[in-house]
Amino acid sequence: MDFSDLDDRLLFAIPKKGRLHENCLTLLKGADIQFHRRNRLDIALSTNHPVALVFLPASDIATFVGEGNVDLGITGQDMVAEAGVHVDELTQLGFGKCNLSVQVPISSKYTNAKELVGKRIVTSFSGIVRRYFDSLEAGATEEEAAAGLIKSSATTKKEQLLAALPEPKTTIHLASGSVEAACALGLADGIVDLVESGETMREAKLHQIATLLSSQAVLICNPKRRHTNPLIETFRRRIEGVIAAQKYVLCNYNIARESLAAAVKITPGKKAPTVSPLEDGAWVAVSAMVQKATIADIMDQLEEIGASDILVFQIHNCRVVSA
Ligand SMILES: Nc1ncnc2c1ncn2[C@@H]1O[C@H](COP(=O)(O)OP(=O)(O)OP(=O)(O)O)[C@@H](O)[C@H]1O
Ligand SMILES: O=P(O)(O)OC[C@H]1O[C@H](OP(=O)(O)OP(=O)(O)O)[C@H](O)[C@@H]1O
Repeated sequence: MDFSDLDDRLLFAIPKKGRLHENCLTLLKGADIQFHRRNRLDIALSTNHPVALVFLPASDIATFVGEGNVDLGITGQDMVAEAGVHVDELTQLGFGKCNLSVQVPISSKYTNAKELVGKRIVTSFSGIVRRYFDSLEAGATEEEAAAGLIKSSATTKKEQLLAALPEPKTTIHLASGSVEAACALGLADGIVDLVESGETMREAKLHQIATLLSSQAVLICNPKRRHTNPLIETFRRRIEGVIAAQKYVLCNYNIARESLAAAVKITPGKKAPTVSPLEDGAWVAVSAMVQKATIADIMDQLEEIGASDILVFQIHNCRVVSA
């Protein structure tokens, strides 16, 4: 493959595997960013845009975007905070939702994060955890320490090094995986790890005693590149359209004109529902976007006020003002 024209292309970083990978491929497809990825190659040229997709570990993407090695990327907010770089968050993608939390064995005597100051912590997020415990050691409450993580995610590497100069009391060990085993192995008094369903935590006989941050996948770009390439804005809008389409369905039904006001309250649509007259002047047809998660309940309510011929359609793609 010839990568000689890479300089002219927008570089878009995608997690090469793991939790975010499949969802990212779905977004690329929905945004019509076509590409052919050759076996084992981590760079794929788009066949319909001046774009090169760069497949990277999710953990490297924030740094690559922040330092300008690539223009655009998708990764978790946790990874952005951990990298400690400044990036522009263009849109939240609604998947990869999880919390980064302090966990201890159920049988442990520790009941809050402050009690772990001076103890041993194992984590894959040593940057975030160092900042969090530095704040606790400096007398911050757990809430203040967690709030500081977001603000300080934009600090430079130099500032982080300077901040780390005083001898920290809490020992933080970096582990790249199987963090949940650290307490049982006698390596840690507590861990800081991601929690979604809580299954991993429960299996390891751990429980949460504090939450450092909530995270989801985000589309990020390098702040200096944001307005230099119009494709960044085009992709942001396309991706938001795909996400909205996944979140909503289109609900069509007929309702007696006298019940229209009640029906509009149930299905107000994004801006307003489309109301069309029917041959029978006493009735109207209504079409409105409805959140997929609420559709069964909405259909029940519509039936109760006398709506008929209630049809629900999947939306493949859309452009709507975000909620
Ligand atoms: N259980 C989970 N539920 C939801 N989202 C998660 C979960 N675990 C991780 N994530 C999100 O997915 C991101 C990538 O996690 P994953 O476990 O795929 O990465 P990884 O294995 O560390 O990545 P890589 O091996 O590519 O460095 C995390 O930073 C987080 O934002
Ligand atoms: O609350 P849960 O739904 O159980 O999810 C949490 C687990 O998911 C992640 O690990 P993952 O399964 O991605 O494997 P990894 O440890 O190899 O990254 C994370 O590190 C937790 O261990």
